[in-house]
Amino acid sequence: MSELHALFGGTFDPIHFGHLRPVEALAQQVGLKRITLLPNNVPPHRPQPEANAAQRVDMLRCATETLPLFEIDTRELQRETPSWTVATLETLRAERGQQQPLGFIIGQDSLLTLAKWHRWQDLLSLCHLLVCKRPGYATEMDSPEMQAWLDHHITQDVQQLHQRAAGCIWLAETPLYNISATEIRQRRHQNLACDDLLPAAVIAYIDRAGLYRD
Ligand SMILES: Nc1ncnc2c1ncn2[C@@H]1O[C@H](COP(=O)(O)OP(=O)(O)OP(=O)(O)O)[C@@H](O)[C@H]1O
Ligand SMILES: O=C(O)c1ccc[n+]([C@@H]2O[C@H](COP(=O)([O-])O)[C@@H](O)[C@H]2O)c1
Repeated sequence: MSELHALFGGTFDPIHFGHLRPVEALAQQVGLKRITLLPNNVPPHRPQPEANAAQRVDMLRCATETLPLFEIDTRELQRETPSWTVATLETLRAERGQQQPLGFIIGQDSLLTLAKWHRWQDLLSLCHLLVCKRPGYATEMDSPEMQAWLDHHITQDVQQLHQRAAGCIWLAETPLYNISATEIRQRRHQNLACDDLLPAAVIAYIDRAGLYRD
């Protein structure tokens, strides 16, 4: 059996410590050797990003150039259509085969909205869901049906993530970071410092590119 490969999709407008630190802790817990960052092109269900796709990728590079855990996959940027996760996972499955364990990393806020995702019921046939804690969001699903679905798929056995190709949900014990890209964009627009919120190399890039300014 090949080793579990994890993907972390996001708008990353910009990437910040609320993305990096929890998934680094998740990698330790679950035994991930590699995390593939998947920047989206046309994010579903949200306002479009302020930084363009090339700038968001540049910021991912700045954030991860000294972190061998991470690599970047730009496949969603090659498509003009909304970046449906299920479609991306289907392309990865076709490349990697049916036996490869795949994990898709999300934060708790994304888990809560999962029932609105395109073909969400197909997701667990393609991957495991690896969920990071996020402060300020409910820990219970908002309907009994979704809670039952979650309870049915949760595993407490980390080996299942490595032995099965897909189908499990892992609620990771990750540190809480009360950081959002929205807050960072707003602070930048108000000329407020963001030093503890994202890597210095990303802040330097934002300064050079003149991003998040009025
Ligand atoms: N502080 C955080 N803690 C845990 N998970 C997070 C955190 N911030 C983002 N995530 C997760 O990372 C993924 C990508 O998030 P995204 O790029 O939309 O960042 P964001 O900070 O939520 O952005 P925005 O404020 O623009 O909506 C999502 O699955 C989200 O749940
Ligand atoms: O496929 C969907 O319908 C879908 C709906 C919302 C979010 N996603 C994906 O979830 C990831 C986190 O999304 P976001 O909007 O929080 O950056 C990112 O990879 C999105 O493409 C996917």
